[in-house]
Parts: sequence; structure tokens; C-alpha cells
Amino acid sequence: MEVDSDVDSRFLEGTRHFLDWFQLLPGATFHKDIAIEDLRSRNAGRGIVAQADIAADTVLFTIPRSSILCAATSPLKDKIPDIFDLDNDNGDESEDEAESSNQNSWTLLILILIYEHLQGPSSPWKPYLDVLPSTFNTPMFWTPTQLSFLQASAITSKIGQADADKMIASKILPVIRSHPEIFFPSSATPLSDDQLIQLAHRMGSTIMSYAFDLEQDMEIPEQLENDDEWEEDREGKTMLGMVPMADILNADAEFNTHINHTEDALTAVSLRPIKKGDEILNFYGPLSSAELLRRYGYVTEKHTRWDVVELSWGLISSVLQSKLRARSEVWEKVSTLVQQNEDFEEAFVLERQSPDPSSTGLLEDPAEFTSLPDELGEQFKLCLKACKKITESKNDIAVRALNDKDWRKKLYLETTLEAVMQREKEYGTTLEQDDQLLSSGLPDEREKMAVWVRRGEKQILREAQTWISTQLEELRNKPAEQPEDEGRATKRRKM
Ligand SMILES: C[S@@+](CC[C@H](N)C(=O)[O-])C[C@H]1O[C@@H](n2cnc3c(N)ncnc32)[C@H](O)[C@@H]1O
Repeated sequence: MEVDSDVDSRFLEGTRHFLDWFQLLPGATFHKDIAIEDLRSRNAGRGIVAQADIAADTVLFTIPRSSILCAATSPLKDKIPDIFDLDNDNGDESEDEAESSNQNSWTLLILILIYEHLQGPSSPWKPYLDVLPSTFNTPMFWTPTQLSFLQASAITSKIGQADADKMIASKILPVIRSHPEIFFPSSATPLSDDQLIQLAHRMGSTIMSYAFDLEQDMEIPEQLENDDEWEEDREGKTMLGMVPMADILNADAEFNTHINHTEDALTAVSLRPIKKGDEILNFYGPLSSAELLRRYGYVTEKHTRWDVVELSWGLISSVLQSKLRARSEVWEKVSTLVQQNEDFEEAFVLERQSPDPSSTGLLEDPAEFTSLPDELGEQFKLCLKACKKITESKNDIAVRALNDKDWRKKLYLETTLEAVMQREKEYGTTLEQDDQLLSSGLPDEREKMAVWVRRGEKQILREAQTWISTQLEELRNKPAEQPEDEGRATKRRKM
């Protein structure tokens, strides 16, 4: 069995080799007042920490573009040029694209990473590859029990294991199997399909949590300079790349550093003064806890401001049906009409209004729940119109609601309030129980993150309930609208 001190010394050695390698790259810089530190005690792997006070606008490190591992620098471009003919510009693919053999920027980078990995010590990126992770905390790698801790969170339907398997089978394995002499150096033992599939998952997850979108002013390296087609092909397309050192930075919703993209290099620049001992932090974007977990395998308190919860139309529709006491035959017709609308939405996202961080990376304004989604209101209106069309009786509750603005609003608020309350019940525990679990100090990190995610979603549901109830209260207290003539008379009296 491996003793902890062996693991620690390999971890430290990996960091040292990587830093030595990085500092020798032509054009690379690394500020004397920063250091790569071991942050595993707080489940944050490696990170960069200030060793002295640092002024704002300081260049912390520089990564020459030639050291970025991407389509422009990979030797695979000369060995298998065909695969560089990209299908689309991102990893969100349709069913057909997942099965087509053409590459996209995502699958191409998986192939590039697998190729470099299989080259072993002869890869120029070896010291960098050695500090990339081989295990992940993203839900893609969780057991069914761990996944069950996420309860009714919509994240469970977005993990994408099956799509990833399909993509690997159609785009990764065939390329490697058709070019064994390129992927497997003579000294290496070829891998089985299962081993390759595992490796492809590992690289895909690495890209998800480490790769950068490279802006299109990327300088074309010398060997590709005369290749006109290359430049045309790349126009307007995202190029994903692995950026050594920039990806050692951890991140949070409040951060102190930005990665600038210039023609020859990427630079990490401090956005404000950084104190000695502070971690140098990047920003991965305004992501909810669930999305942060799905892509990066961690959660932070500050990201909860962007938490979201999904409310399905099915739930709203069934609450409305029972409020209107509509028979199922009638409701089926109403639902069919609603679904025929070209803007029909299956689910709506409830979220707070949450201002972005300031230009210095600080969160200055609070996040607040201030409205239901406009599209939900539109679809609700459309549903009432469908009711009117289908029901004959003029005394029907829906017809009445449609003709009276306040009635309509009241019905909308009461329906969404009930739907939000029912949505909360879809989770197996209450917000208060989750709070208790979190304060009891759950030993399993994955369970703790899952509880954090589902608790955040319940919190939004509670805020939505409060907001809707306030709106209903205001509506109830609103003075009844005066008839037209009376209004005019009042005005005249004031004159
Ligand atoms: C781009 S890497 C950052 C470097 C990484 N810590 C390492 O050791 O290689 C992104 C990964 O770092 C971790 N990470 C980033 N920010 C974090 C934070 N604020 N707290 C905990 N882990 C974090 C997550 O595992 C994430 O998937």
C-alpha cells in the first residue's frame, strides 16, 4: 500500500518539475512573489498563493502561445490532417453530430491530449501533463448512491455519461484504431478499448475543468503559416486549448486576477492589490452551484448567488388544471394547443437578479429574487387563451380570468406559488434538514457538495414563494379599479 508521504513527495516533485519546465519556456515569466502551493487540505489541489503584497495591474505570469496545447501547436496536425477539418464550433452537439465521425473542437482536443499522454517522456508537455488530474469529483464519476444525494436537482439529467460514451465510440476510438502507429510509440503497449474509453473520459473531464477558449487572434505557428485552408477553416470557430499555469489558478465568484489574451501570449494580471498569503483567484463565470459542480467538481459559498432551480411546465400545468377544475379530456386538448406554439418551453428557470462582479473582481451588489421568468408569464397567458378556445361555457373560470387583468394575475400568482411549493416537496428533505446535515459536518465530500447544491435550489424556491406571496398581498390590497367615468370626475374635481 502507498504511504501518504510517498504521495506527498510525488505531488511536490510534480509541482517542482512543472514549475522548472514552465520557467524554461521561451517567453514565459513567473513573478517572484507568487508560488504554487499544495491546497489539498481544503480540497483545492494545487493553487497559486501570494508570497508578498502585490500591487494592482501586476503581471503575475506569462504563457507564450507556443506552449499552449491546442490544434495550432499539436504535432497531430501534420500526422492526421483530416481530423482537423472541424464539424462545428463547440461541444454541445446534436444527436447526429454525436454519431458523425467528424471532429469538433472538444473531441479534437481529447485526441490531442490522448496522443501527448501516450507519447510518455517524449512529449514536450510531459511535466505539464503530469500535474493534470487523473481522478475527478464531477458527478460523471459518482456512484448511484452519491448521485441520489442530489435528489430532485435538474443537474442529474445533465451529467451526460451516455452522450460522452457515444461520442467516444464514434469520434475517438475509430481515429486511434485507424492510426495505431501514430498513437502508440513502439515502446508502448497498445491499450484495450476499455482502457482507451477510460482515458478518453479522463481527458474529456480534464478539458471540461481546465481548458480555455482561445481567442481567434491566435498566431499561426511557423509550420502552419502557409496553410491558407487552416486559416479559413478556423474563422469564427472556437479553439479550445490547454494553457499551462493559467489552469493552476483556482477560482471563485470574488477573484483578484484576470487572464488577458494577447497576440503572442496569455498573461495573468492582478485586478487589485493582493495581500501576502492570499490565493490568486481566477473567475470561471457566473455559474450556479450545480453547474460549478457539474463542470468543475466543487462548490463555493459565493457562487450560490447564481443558483437556479427548474420549474417544469408539466407541474405548472397540472396545478392550473386542478385550479380550473378542468376535465382531463379538455386539458389534453389545451396542452396540445400550448405545445404547438413554436416558443413552447418544457421548463422554466427560477433565478435571482444577480449583478456581475465589478471590474476588480468584487461582488458589490446583493443578489435578489425579483421576478418570475417573462417566458413563463407568456406561456401561462397562452394556456389561458387555449382554455378559452376549447371551453364553451362563458362562465368558465378561465374565460373570466382572461377577461379580467387582476383575476388573470391572481390566478397566475396562485398557480406558480402552489407549483413552487410542490416543487420543493419533490426533494426528499427540507431546507432545514439540509442545513442541519451541513452543520453536522458530513464526512463524505461528494455528499456534502450534493447537499449544498440541493439546499441552494430549495433556498431559491423559498425566495420565490416569499416574492410571489408579496405580489399576491399587494394585489389583494390594491384598491378596486374605478370605472372610467368616475376617474374622469375625480380628475375634474382636482382641477
Ligand atoms: C483549472 S483547475 C485549477 C487547478 C487545480 N486546483 C489543480 O490542482 O490542478 C480547476 C479545478 O481546481 C479545483 N478548484 C478550482 N477552484 C477551486 C476552489 N475555489 N475550491 C476548491 N477547488 C477548486 C476544482 O477541482 C477544479 O475542477
